[in-house]
Amino acid sequence: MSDWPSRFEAELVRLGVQPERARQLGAETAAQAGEHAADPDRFFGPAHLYARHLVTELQAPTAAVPSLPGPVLLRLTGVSKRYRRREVFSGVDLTVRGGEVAAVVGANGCGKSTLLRICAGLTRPTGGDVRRTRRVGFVPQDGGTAGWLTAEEHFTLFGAAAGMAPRKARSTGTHLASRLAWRPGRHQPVQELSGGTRQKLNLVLGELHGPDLLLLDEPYQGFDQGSYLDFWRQVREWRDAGRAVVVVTHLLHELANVDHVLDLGAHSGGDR
Ligand SMILES: Nc1ncnc2c1ncn2[C@@H]1O[C@H](COP(=O)(O)OP(=O)(O)OP(=O)(O)O)[C@@H](O)[C@H]1O
Repeated sequence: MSDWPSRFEAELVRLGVQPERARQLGAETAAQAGEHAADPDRFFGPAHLYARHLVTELQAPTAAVPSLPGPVLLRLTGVSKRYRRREVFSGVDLTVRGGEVAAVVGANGCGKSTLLRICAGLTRPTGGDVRRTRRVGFVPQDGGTAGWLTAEEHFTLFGAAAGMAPRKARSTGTHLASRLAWRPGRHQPVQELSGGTRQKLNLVLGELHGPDLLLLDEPYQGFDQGSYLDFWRQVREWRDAGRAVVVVTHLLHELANVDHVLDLGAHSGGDR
């Protein structure tokens, strides 16, 4: 058994993090590596370097948030969802403006993906009211990609659906991919990509048409440490550019980087 977690926590404490908070971060980090069945050393890199990175991230100023509130791009009022007789959640309120990031958290089965689909207009709520901007980008947990097509063909196809010319769609897709440190191979079908790289494709496809509101369902699954950091840097850039982001996440240490936290567990009975 690796002593990565104890070295990680010890370094956090040495850097001034309260022991209890260090233990909490250690547990979250171990859970994240466990979800990917990965050795933390390989997944996060050396314990002391990851601890230093995390402390820098947690101390990063959030002053880049615009001082004037942006327009409301998503508003949920009293939203509820029932599947047959089973109520998944009820009484959910959420307002997200341009320049804000909201995180949706809660236990497995409390309805996070369902809520995100409601935000995207793909699932009808049982009750309540949903208002959203017209330009929405949705990145589901299991992306809707076609294994036999290349990434470029996806850019063209998804771009066409959004009214983009093929060349513009390809150049935009390639540019967005480079921001996630990914250079799509021209002839490689998507089924040959790794899980993490397929997830990068899903992110790029969600952003291709320049949406004002991005809805992301645990979009970093399978990302390595560098890609994961690139992702959160990207979220901050979207926010600073005045976009609104709603992200489903299990990673509680990222909540310092968001403007709203919606704990869906408080509105739901969970899986029973
Ligand atoms: N189409 C459907 N028909 C019936 N029940 C559904 C449907 N979709 C989801 N559910 C149920 O609704 C509940 C919430 O599911 P959902 O996937 O939204 O939860 P979640 O919080 O995203 O879970 P996880 O954290 O495991 O991803 C679950 O009990 C699920 O079985």
